[in-house]
Amino acid sequence: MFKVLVSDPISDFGIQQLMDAPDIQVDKNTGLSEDELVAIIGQYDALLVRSQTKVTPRIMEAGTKLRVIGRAGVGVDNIDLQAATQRGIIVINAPDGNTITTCEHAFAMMMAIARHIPQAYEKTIKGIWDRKSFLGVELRNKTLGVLGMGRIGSEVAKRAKAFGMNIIGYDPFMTDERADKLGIKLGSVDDIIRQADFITVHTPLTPETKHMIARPQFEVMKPGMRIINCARGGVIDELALVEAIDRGIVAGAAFDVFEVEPPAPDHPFLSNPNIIVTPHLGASTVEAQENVAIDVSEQVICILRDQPFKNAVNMPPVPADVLNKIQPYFELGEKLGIFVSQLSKGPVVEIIVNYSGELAEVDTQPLTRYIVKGVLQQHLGSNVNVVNSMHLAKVRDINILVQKSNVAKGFTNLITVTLRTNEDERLVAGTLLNGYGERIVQIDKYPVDVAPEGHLLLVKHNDKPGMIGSVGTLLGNNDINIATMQVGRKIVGGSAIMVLSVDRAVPKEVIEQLKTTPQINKAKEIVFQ
Ligand SMILES: NC(=O)c1ccc[n+]([C@@H]2O[C@H](COP(=O)([O-])OP(=O)(O)OC[C@H]3O[C@@H](n4cnc5c(N)ncnc54)[C@H](O)[C@@H]3O)[C@@H](O)[C@H]2O)c1
Ligand SMILES: O=C(O)CC[C@@H](O)C(=O)O
Repeated sequence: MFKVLVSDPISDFGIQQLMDAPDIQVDKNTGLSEDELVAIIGQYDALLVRSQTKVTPRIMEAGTKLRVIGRAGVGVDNIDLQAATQRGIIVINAPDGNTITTCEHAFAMMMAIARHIPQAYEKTIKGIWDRKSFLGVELRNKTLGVLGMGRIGSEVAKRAKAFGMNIIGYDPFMTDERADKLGIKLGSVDDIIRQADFITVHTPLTPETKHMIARPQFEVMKPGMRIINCARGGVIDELALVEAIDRGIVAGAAFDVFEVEPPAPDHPFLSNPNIIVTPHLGASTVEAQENVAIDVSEQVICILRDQPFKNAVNMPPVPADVLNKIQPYFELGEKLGIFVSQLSKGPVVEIIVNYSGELAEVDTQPLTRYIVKGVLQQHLGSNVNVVNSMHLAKVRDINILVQKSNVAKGFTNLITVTLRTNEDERLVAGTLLNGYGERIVQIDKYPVDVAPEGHLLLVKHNDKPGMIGSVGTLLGNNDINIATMQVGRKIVGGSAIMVLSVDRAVPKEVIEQLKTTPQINKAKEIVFQ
């Protein structure tokens, strides 16, 4: 039974499928301190959070069973990603579920500052009928600058068009083609700063975006402009903004997010009549909370059950068309790694992976992670997974060399893994054969054809008559049933290899007996668990 801890308030409807899963127990325990989490996290396989729980390295260290942290939302700045990657914990998020909701919140904030709605409401309910103080502006014909044209920024731009605004967008990944499609102008940050009547930011908080709007930018803004931040606190320098409002440069600001959340009671925003604030409510709608909770629940179930999943934040994203092509090879890749590492002796120096055939034409990085995982698994056991395999190889100074070639030597695709240790160099190649599944087709220089499963026995011998009989008799005498047998050789009478798949583990003494049999040079068991 897997155990999942939900440590922030997350939609019950959204996590229903987790709660209904027969192999999963869900515990809801919100508002815990770091110490309290450290004390209980050891029993959990998965942790589900929103933005309140800070998932620190200490919590992950105590979470010895933790395989996945699910963030019901987009931003993962409350999760220490580096620590998660080092520990092989998969971090997933739900990037799409709250896009519209947050865009609508940003838009509501923009309209609220254009028409002073919160300030007017406050006076009206106090019985003050003040129609003079709240002269607003129209959105129509105003220039809206959108910094960050990702999911939310693009949706804001679409809505702003419907309001008759002129939009200038900036995003390092924005192409002219996409801008044309959205009917907006592409501009630089500087164009936006100088020309916009309204600016809304929709970037993550990164070293590059931190204080991307600060004193120098406010200096050159259009007097009377308005600014909105429903992305992340810190993208706009808060103190510089207050100063710009005091100097009459900025007429109004709307903030849903703060550099420190919640802001201190004496935070200057909270007493400034031209700044309206909400307590990080961008994603807080029934629909968004259900969407993100459904998304992360589905993925957590997949991860716990070892099924393919999407949206891992600490692994590079793989486009669906690429994934369709390489996913069938994940298990084979891992098995090749397992196989070649059992063949080898000594500390690994280099893993050379060669993809040939159609695989040479796609991004094979995720597949390489499986191969490296297979290689390292022999020594690192369950400490290695596809999230941390490359990292663990790197910290061990293992070089990973990937080569590609269009020619697959008679196969549609061929993966060849060569392991260089400081004692030897061994090679295993495999493919997926239509109707036959995974096959190992080469071991070192010998062509073979064997399925990588269960227990394989490799016997290196001289190509002489009677060898198959003597190996078969020895195994039979020890009650070891042979399921299949393959012999590979390069030249008649030279050295050859016998690969037997057997129904049970081969005891050490039997391996020793094989090794001392005349004409046999080596014997080795390879196990796929
Ligand atoms: N207030 C909330 O409750 C709430 C809810 C959801 C998302 N968010 C936040 O909103 C932001 C946007 O979310 P999203 O889903 O649209 O993310 P996204 O990843 O789809 O878009 C972010 C965009 O910012 C761009 N970007 C990065 N650096 C930039 C730079 N220096 N200048 C301009 N653009 C830059 C990226 O290229 C990307 O296109 C994130 O910070 C997210 O955490 C807040
Ligand atoms: O969980 C929340 O409400 C915050 C959501 C938002 O900031 C996000 O990044 O998805």
